[in-house]
Amino acid sequence: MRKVVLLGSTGSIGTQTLDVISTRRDRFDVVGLSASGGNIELLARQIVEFRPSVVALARASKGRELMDALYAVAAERGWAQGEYRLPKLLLGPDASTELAAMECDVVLNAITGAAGLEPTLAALRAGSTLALANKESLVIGGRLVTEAALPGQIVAVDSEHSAFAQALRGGRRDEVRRLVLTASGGPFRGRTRDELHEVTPAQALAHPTWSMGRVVTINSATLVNKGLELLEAALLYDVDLDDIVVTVHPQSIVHSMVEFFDGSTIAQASPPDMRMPIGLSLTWPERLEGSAAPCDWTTASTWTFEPLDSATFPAVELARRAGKAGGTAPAVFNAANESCVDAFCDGRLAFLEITETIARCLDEHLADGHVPNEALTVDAVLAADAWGRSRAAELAGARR
Ligand SMILES: NC(=O)C1=CN([C@@H]2O[C@H](COP(=O)(O)OP(=O)(O)OC[C@H]3O[C@@H](n4cnc5c(N)ncnc54)[C@H](OP(=O)(O)O)[C@@H]3O)[C@@H](O)[C@H]2O)C=CC1
Ligand SMILES: CC(=O)[C@@H](O)[C@H](O)COP(=O)(O)O
Ligand SMILES: [Mn+2]
Repeated sequence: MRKVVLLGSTGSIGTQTLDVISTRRDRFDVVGLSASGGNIELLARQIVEFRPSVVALARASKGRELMDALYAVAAERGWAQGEYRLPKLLLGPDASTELAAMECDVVLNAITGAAGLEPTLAALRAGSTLALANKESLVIGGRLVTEAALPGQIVAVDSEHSAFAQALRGGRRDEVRRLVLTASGGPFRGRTRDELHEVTPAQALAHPTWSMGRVVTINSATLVNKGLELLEAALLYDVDLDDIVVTVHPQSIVHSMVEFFDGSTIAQASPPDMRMPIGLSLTWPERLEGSAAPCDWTTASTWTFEPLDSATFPAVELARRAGKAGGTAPAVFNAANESCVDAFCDGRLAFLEITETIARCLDEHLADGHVPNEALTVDAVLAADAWGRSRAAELAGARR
């Protein structure tokens, strides 16, 4: 039995993780769940179903509502008081960090955004395996995260990085020439900049191949997701940023590839279903039988690959620049983006202004306030995050 703590249980990755676990209850014991408080009823149902001993809720004001929802679900099932044990409840912004430090085998971090940093560090310090969906924590924490991890302690959940891990498994790292990171290209693939001025949040949220949470879906449309994934790959697999290339693969079946120095390339392929990498992350290095369906080789299909149009979608090159600067630059890249995604979804910023605003924040930060890798601390990352967020919001406000 693997004891699992799941952070961000009510989101896209969180619910799919519980789907995987529910088919193999003999293999997993969910000992902790966390959420922000945006979907109390779902969280209550998850608690009743999986019986964690501890639950963390970021918005303390939602604690009472959660207890009421728990009693309601229990009553719906006809349970009398005493027939079930309530979990210990941790409340407040640090609740997920406290939960991540709990004794368990694996912490799956599926929180969205920079809020995942301290839980990531807490899980690593506690010695648990960290199944990492929350790429932002690795990207902004940089060496603070990699140095806190023992070899193999971080297992990728992100589909591309799971693909790299699978292609690199048992391989000789000195034979690797480069990593080939696949991108779907998002809903606006093939458009010119002129055709992107007026696009709406609803259009940006219509991802062609994946159903995901709001932020990562907008990030796929801007290609910021691929920028974050470039930095994630460099940190996870210790590969130089210049040895990672992006190719656009609209079918999202080849999840990424490793090219070796003899001209061979190993690709990992499966239909776009996160339950496969999620299952693998929970049992790594073993595979979890039946996590998801394989490709159907009995029907005709076509896989295509094309170069990324970096002039229209500059986010990957912006991320590469932030990664090369290191230190607090990736934190500003990410924070400015998170702020711009909110502004875009609220109608305060146009689509193309997202990457323009990130670029301006990055330029200003590199000119003044940048903390290099050698001097990086968690406080410096959090300060850069706060600055990036407020500066981007200010710039978004000035544009309207
Ligand atoms: N969705 C996908 O297919 C993929 C996602 N990822 C990555 O996984 C992460 C999660 O993405 P996704 O599941 O799509 O996101 P969602 O927005 O669907 O879910 C986010 C989850 O995090 C919770 N949450 C948000 N803030 C906090 C906080 N401060 N403390 C505790 N919980 C919090 C939310 O709770 P509440 O519901 O209460 O608001 C929710 O449970 C992201 O980093 C994303 O980039 C990577 C690859 C694929
Ligand atoms: C499923 C997953 O891993 C997402 O991060 C995915 O990568 C999004 O797709 P694109 O960013 O390639 O559009
Ligand atoms: Mn991905």
